[in-house]
Amino acid sequence: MSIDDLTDQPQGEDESASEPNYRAGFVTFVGRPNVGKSTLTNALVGEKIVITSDKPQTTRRAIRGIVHRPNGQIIIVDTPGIHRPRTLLGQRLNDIVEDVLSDVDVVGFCVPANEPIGPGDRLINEWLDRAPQAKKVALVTKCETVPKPEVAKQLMEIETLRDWDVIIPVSSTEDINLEPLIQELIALFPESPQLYPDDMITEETYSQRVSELIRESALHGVHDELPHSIAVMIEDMFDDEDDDGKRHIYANIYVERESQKGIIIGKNGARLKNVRQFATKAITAISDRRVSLTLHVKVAKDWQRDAKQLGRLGF
Ligand SMILES: Nc1nc2c(ncn2[C@@H]2O[C@H](COP(=O)(O)OP(=O)(O)OP(=O)(O)O)[C@@H](O)[C@H]2O)c(=O)[nH]1
Repeated sequence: MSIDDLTDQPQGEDESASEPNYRAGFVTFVGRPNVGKSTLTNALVGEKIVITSDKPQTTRRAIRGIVHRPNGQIIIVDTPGIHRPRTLLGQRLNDIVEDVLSDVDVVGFCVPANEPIGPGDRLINEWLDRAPQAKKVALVTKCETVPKPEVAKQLMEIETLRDWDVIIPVSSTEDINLEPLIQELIALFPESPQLYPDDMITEETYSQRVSELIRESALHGVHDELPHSIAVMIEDMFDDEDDDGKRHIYANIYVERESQKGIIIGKNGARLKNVRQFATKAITAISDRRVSLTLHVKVAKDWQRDAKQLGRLGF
């Protein structure tokens, strides 16, 4: 959806829309996998709209989170980490990043405070040249993890990479500089009418959020290549009026090989049971009713390398 499409959406009744100097725009956070982009998106929006994980490259879609303030609105487009593609999925993820970059008002380049700036960061910094229209903000994430002098050193190091509009240290988990970041971003946006209604915090559908929460649960405790092999599809979902309106959700967890199936299911199904419990809790938190979740694990052989299967799984 382009910015033009969005202005056709119903405008919120909120008075903020008519505030003088109201600004709105699109920002994307880029950075190596695992630097905290998704966590930052959730922290700024104030609700979990993007799953997070300590496994690198778990973000697969461009998801919009929306931050509302009286003086403006920030639409966050979350991107997968930029990396050198090894599979068709990897290539598609990079294509998503490129699309997003060419279409935003601000790019936030994220580097964690607790890791040195390396070749991966420099590669991504070069990618920012593909967004000549965008203002560039550098963020030192996870800034609470190291002493202040080290944060300062990292800030100076980043400064040498390019001419930034803003450089700011933040911590999503300790709520450091999040509101100042929001205000800096709004200040960089063009004057604009409100783009989304007040009560909207994401464009993701309920069913997309549910399948991501299941994927997040399935990612807990798996290692190596397996995280990238997991995909989730909702097969059926209905509210049972005979059971107090309880929502029944049937989903398939796809892996690429028979051997991975066993890992997900665990001994006597113990692991899958945990995945189900964890996901049920997370889904209940975003639902207006009780939820019953049924999971099946299936093999979609080498789906990451197969265009037809990628399409079927929604990539
Ligand atoms: N200590 C600390 N940890 C953080 C902070 N922000 C994120 N993390 C952790 O860093 C890990 C990666 O966070 P994500 O938000 O998933 O990282 P990402 O950059 O979106 O990763 P990809 O989806 O792989 O691109 C998770 O374990 C987070 O809990 C922070 O401010 N402080």
